[in-house]
Amino acid sequence: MPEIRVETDSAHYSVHLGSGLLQPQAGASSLVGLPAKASRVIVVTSPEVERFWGESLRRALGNGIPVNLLHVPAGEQHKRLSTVERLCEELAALGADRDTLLIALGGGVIGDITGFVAAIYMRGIRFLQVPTTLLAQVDSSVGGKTGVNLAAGKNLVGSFHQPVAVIADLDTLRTLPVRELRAGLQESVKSAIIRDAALFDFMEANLDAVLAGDSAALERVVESSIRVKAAVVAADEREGGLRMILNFGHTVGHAIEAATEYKHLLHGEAIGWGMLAAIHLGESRGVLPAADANRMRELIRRTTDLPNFAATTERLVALTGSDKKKRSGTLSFILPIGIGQVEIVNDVTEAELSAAVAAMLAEVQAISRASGVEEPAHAG
Ligand SMILES: NC(=O)c1ccc[n+]([C@@H]2O[C@H](COP(=O)([O-])OP(=O)(O)OC[C@H]3O[C@@H](n4cnc5c(N)ncnc54)[C@H](O)[C@@H]3O)[C@@H](O)[C@H]2O)c1
Ligand SMILES: O=C(O)C(=O)C[C@@H](O)[C@H](O)[C@H](O)COP(=O)(O)O
Ligand SMILES: [Zn+2]
Repeated sequence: MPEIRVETDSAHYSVHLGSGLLQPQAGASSLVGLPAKASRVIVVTSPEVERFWGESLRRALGNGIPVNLLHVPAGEQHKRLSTVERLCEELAALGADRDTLLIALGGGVIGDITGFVAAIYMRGIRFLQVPTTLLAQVDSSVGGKTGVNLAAGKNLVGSFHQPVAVIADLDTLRTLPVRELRAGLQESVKSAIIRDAALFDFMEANLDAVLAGDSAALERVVESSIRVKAAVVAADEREGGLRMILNFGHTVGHAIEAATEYKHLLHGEAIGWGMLAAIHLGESRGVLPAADANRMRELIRRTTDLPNFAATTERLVALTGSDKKKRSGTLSFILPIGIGQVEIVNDVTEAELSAAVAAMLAEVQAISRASGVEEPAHAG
């Protein structure tokens, strides 16, 4: 079973990856990765994840520790401050104290919300990540970014707060809808493009096996993606520089999510579109060879049938203005320059960004026409 160490300035912890991690071990009363001094556990999850995996987690936790469960309904629209306030009130009502351990059982939405609650409740308590989506296993459960959205944009309120451990059980992916699996894989495509050419080659050659749920192929992709994330976060926990590369595809991707009110596209799908825009920008600047750009496009398109949406270039460009990577009026942008390599630039002009977004929107429209849809499914 791979154990990947994450060593940041503020914390050191392990990501336990494998199958059967949520199965109760014979004679054992605790979960791998569970800190010894947890007097009480409160699990935050969604009703559907609880239905599939709640009982497994309870049994793996054993009888020795009191366990309570708090619910957050599924969906990005619940990743907001009102949910955080409600959860904090519920923790207080349950008498949670500084020795209480929160467990995030679910996808990135549950992980981001629970991590933020853990960061602020009583000025900070411990939390454990048990990611049950591919996206959460390859990306969001590692690295300590926690937070919620504002109407003005994605993840605009949050905190860096590292988990005590991550338990990524590949078995949980068996109940995940295929659309979610494909969308989550876009974050692995991102990891491959930014820093791991061998992972890119592997995904190109083995994508069908990965999508079919082949466990060896899936484990290879998940492990490599986690290693990319762990290495970047170890070098730059609070995003002073290098960590920005994990945002490849996100500047435009986040704008798409905001323009479609977080409802129509999954995060990974929006990032797929955002990566296509960034690839266009890299190519039109002459820093990304056409052959590499074409391989990247092909892998992104094979990974997910990216859903169409309606938004104008002007609206998307305006929405990138509220991105956190904009400082003193300058927007940092992650440009691909080859398979496994990106550069951070801060001189992208509005005209260049508009051209890249317009090129991407032309593709959105082409997909709409090809699928016989007169109007894209959402007007944002
Ligand atoms: N903190 C970070 O570093 C980071 C990184 C990437 C993404 N994110 C955030 O993660 C979120 C997206 O996460 P996501 O893609 O996991 O989506 P999600 O959390 O919304 O989960 C997707 C859906 O799958 C369901 N689900 C979860 N596990 C399941 C399982 N095993 N079986 C059946 N259904 C299951 C959920 O209930 C939900 O309906 C976004 O908010 C994004 O901003 C954060
Ligand atoms: O961990 C990071 O750093 C990332 O950028 C990972 C992204 O996949 C993730 O979507 C993250 O939440 C985006 O961060 P943000 O700071 O742009 O909100
Ligand atoms: Zn992301």
